[in-house]
Formats: sequence, structure tokens, C-alpha cells
Amino acid sequence: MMDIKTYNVIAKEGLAEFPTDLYTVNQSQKPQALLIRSQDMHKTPFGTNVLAIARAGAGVNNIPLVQATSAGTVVFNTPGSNANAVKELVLTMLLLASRPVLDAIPWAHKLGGADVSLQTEAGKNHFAGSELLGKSIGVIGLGAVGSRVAKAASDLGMKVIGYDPYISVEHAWQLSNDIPRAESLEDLLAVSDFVTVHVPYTEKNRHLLGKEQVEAMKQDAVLLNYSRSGIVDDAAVLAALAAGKLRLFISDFGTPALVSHKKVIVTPHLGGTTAEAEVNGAKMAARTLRKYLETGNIVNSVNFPTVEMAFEAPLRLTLIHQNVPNMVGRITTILANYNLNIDNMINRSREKIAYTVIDMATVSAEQQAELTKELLHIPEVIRVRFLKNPRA
Ligand SMILES: NC(=O)c1ccc[n+]([C@@H]2O[C@H](COP(=O)([O-])OP(=O)(O)OC[C@H]3O[C@@H](n4cnc5c(N)ncnc54)[C@H](O)[C@@H]3O)[C@@H](O)[C@H]2O)c1
Ligand SMILES: O=C(O)CC[C@@H](O)C(=O)O
Repeated sequence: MMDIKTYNVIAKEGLAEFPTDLYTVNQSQKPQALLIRSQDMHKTPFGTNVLAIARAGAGVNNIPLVQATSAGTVVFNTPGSNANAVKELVLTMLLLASRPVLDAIPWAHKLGGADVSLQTEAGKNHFAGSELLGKSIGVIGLGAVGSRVAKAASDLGMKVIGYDPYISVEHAWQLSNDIPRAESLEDLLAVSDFVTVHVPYTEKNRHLLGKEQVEAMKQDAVLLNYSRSGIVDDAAVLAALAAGKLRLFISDFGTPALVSHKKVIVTPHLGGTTAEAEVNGAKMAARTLRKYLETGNIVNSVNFPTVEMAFEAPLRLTLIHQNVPNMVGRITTILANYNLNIDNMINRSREKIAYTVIDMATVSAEQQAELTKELLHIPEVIRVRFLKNPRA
């Protein structure tokens, strides 16, 4: 039995992916894996018993990746699982930024008496808005969310300009050729009536939109942050608003200064919060965890290489080790000393970490224990697991 510990609200459809004959959920003090959403794992200690952490969602800045990697804990996310939800909320906010319905609705509900329609016609011009058609929007980050926002804005008749110097081949293919790419962030900021940012939070992206970038924006531009707190320098935006620059700042990440400001609209980290996205993310996270725990295969990891090898032999040995020369040689020498024949093998690395998967015929539990001990004796080996193939 393996135990999965959850943090935050995880959709029941995701938890149902764990068969009860193989898994328990939240039953052990030493779980094999964690399934989380926004839980701050920088402040939540987890032991080396944790083989993997799956984040149902995109952003992984809530997880100490360097610490997890050196402990041999594989971290996964669920790319794209909530991208449509974020896209739809960004569209909602673009429309709300253009049509003052948030003020108009309470006004309309206060009207009374026999002449509601007369009062309506007399007062409605206070709530005249503008249209998105023909306005320009700069989309920073053209991944799962940004590429969808760019397409939807273009479908609404907006002039879209994108910026993503690190775009993946997959997302580049998805993006229409009609959407021009800015050479630099400054080029995008100079021409955009709306600027929306969809990049991950990393040290490099901290204050990607800082004082200089806010100053480079159009006088009446609207800035949206549905990425992460810290990617936009909120203080720089507040200073700009105080100086009469920018029409509106819309953020999914409130602070005391933001929530009390008249030219700021805050949503409570709602971008990925729809019933559909929560189910998508939880199911995807659970399936990714099961794949790793049961077969050792790694997909959608943010700190380990992708490794997929069909599990056909009776037994699989997986090793997490430092990415240094001659590891495979040292590992296979130990196996040869036990006279073990290798059926299939794969070795992949990512930065400082490497992962080796070796398929072989069955060996006894005793021999597995001996081998594990001996392999862990190699100083650069971090974790050793034997997995039994249930179908062999
Ligand atoms: N508000 C929410 O609830 C919510 C929901 C989903 C995602 N997010 C946030 O949005 C981020 C993006 O999500 P995604 O699913 O699109 O991720 P993604 O990985 O598919 O896309 C991110 C894109 O940003 C690009 N990028 C990175 N740094 C950049 C930079 N400096 N300039 C321009 N482009 C840059 C990458 O090349 C990539 O294409 C997540 O990391 C997460 O923090 C928030
Ligand atoms: O779990 C959530 O509700 C938010 C997820 C979102 O911020 C993400 O990064 O995917």
C-alpha cells in the first residue's frame, strides 16, 4: 500500500484515480507522495519518504525545487489543465475593464418607483463604456494560458502582439501566424492598450514589470496580472497610478494596498478556479503520480528529465543519482557482480540530476535489499527503488 497526502481542496474525481487496493489517502504520517495545489511547501516540511509531489496546476514557485531535487523527490505539475479557466477570467476582466457594469448594476438595482425606465435612460450615460474591437493587447508569455488569451483576444477583433523569447515548439505551433511577436518587452509595452502577463514566477521574472516597464506603457493602459504575485512590482504600479499613469490595474493577487485602491480590481486568486479546471488538474496530477509510483516513468516533471520506457520485464530498478560521469558503468558493474542480465535500460539527465531505469528478470526480495544497500553505497546515488511489474 502507498499513501498519498493531500493539501488544499483536491477534486474527488482526482482522488478516485487511486485504486483502494493499492493506495490510501491521508492515512499515513509517512506518505509516499503529496498531491497539492497552492500549499506553501517552503514552509511545509516533507521527509525523504516523499518520492514525488504533484502540483495540480501550473505554477510551482510554492515548492522548494532545489531541495526536492537533491532529496530525490520528483515534482510534477499539470500543464494546461487550468489554462482555459484563466483565459476565460482574463476575457471577463478585459470586458469589465471596458464596460463599467460593476458600477452600473448596483446603480440599476437602486432605482425604484413607476419611472424606472425614465431614470434608466436619464442616467445610463454615466456608464458608457468602450469596445475591445480594434484595441491593442500585449500578451507576455505565450504558453498554455498566454497562447489561449492571444487567440481569444484576436477572435474578439483586438490587435494582439505577443512576447515570449523562450516559447516552446508545441506552443509556437499552436499560435496563429497572424499574431506578431515583439522583439522586446519594451516594443510590446509601447503599443498596447492592455497588457496581460502569463509567465511563471522565477527569480528572473521577479518584477518583470517594474518601474521602468510601467513607465514605458501607454498613459491610459490597463495592466492585468493573472500569473503570480511578484511578477508585477505592485509598488511601481501604485506609484504610477498616483502619478496619473495607467487607467486600471487588475490582479489575481491582493495586498492591503491593492484591495483598497479605487483604480485596482482584485480577484481572489481565481484564475484556475473552475469546477472543470479543478477536476482536470486533480485527475492529471493523480495519473502522473500513479505512473511514476507504479512504473517509475516520469512525465510533466519540472525538476527531473522525462523518462518513458515500456515496462515489460518482471522487475524494474530505478536510480536517482547525480549527473556525473561513469554512473551507468558503476551501477551495471554491481548488477554484473550479481550475474544479473539487463533486459532494457534508459538513462536521462537534467542539469545536475540523472535518472536510470533498468529492466530485468525477477530477483528475490533478499537480493533486492542487498543490491539496494550496495547501490546506495555509491556516494552519488540518492534513491533506489525496485518495482514489480504486476502484468509480468
Ligand atoms: N491565477 C491563476 O490561478 C493561475 C492559473 C494558472 C497559471 N497561473 C500562472 O500563470 C503562469 C503561466 O501558466 P501557463 O500554464 O501558461 O504556463 P506555461 O509554462 O505553459 O507558459 C509560460 C510561458 O511563459 C514564457 N516565459 C517565461 N519567462 C518569460 C519572460 N521573461 N518573458 C516572456 N515569456 C516568458 C515561457 O516561455 C512559457 O511559454 C504559471 O506559471 C502560474 O504562475 C496562474
Ligand atoms: O490551485 C489553484 O487554485 C491555483 C492554481 C494556479 O495558480 C496555477 O498556478 O495553476
